[in-house]
Amino acid sequence: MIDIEGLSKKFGERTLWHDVSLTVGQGEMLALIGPSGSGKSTLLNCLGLLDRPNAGAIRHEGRDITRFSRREARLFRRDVLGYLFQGYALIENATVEENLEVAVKPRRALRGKTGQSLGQALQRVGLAGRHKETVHRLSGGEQQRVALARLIVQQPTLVLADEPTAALDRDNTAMVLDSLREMSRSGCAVVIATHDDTVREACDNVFAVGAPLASQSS
Ligand SMILES: Nc1ncnc2c1ncn2[C@@H]1O[C@H](COP(=O)(O)OP(=O)(O)OP(=O)(O)O)[C@@H](O)[C@H]1O
Repeated sequence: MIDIEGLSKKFGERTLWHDVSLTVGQGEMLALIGPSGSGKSTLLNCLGLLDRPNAGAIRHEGRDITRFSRREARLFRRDVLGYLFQGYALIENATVEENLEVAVKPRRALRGKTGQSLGQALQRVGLAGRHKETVHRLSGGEQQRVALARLIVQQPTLVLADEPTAALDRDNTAMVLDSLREMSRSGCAVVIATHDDTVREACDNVFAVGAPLASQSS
């Protein structure tokens, strides 16, 4: 699904990581681990086309996404990617339902079947019947559940998650991991930058960012 080949990233004179090669398969959950500042988020940002590597390729279905035109990048973000962040990245003064609708609208393939799937997604994350509530009134754990429901309705095939459980209790962490696993079972590749041992243990593979390749386990 995603083949990273010889990827390197520098900020100024500082090399963050060098010659990173790894594969994330369809249905695989991969944990990116490493000390603070080792470049986990930067690697996710390169995968999500929010940053560019200095060398190397990131192949998706055989095409190097780092060389995408602006239009190709927009379509890749719209049709392939889904994000989950520690800070939820929701529209706080909109309702739960509005947050989900905004996410679904640009995805042409999903139009027309939003009504049912929004309700199903909210039920899946334990927020059935909460669609008219304003996001900023929800707890942090509930907001992350809305972000999860948003992912579920978007139906991405590659999920990039940056510390998605950092601010969550055990139950909400379990909800996040269960939902991501369900998405991976339906064929989605999931890459998670994390310091959380529970998340690492729930993943199929672990890649230590900034460390020698020997530390990649499978
Ligand atoms: N745009 C940028 N310009 C210069 N330096 C940057 C930029 N973005 C990130 N960095 C630096 O790159 C390093 C890696 O940052 P990154 O956020 O990727 O690390 P991380 O492993 O995700 O850290 P943490 O676990 O603390 O979230 C940091 O030292 C950061 O300051």
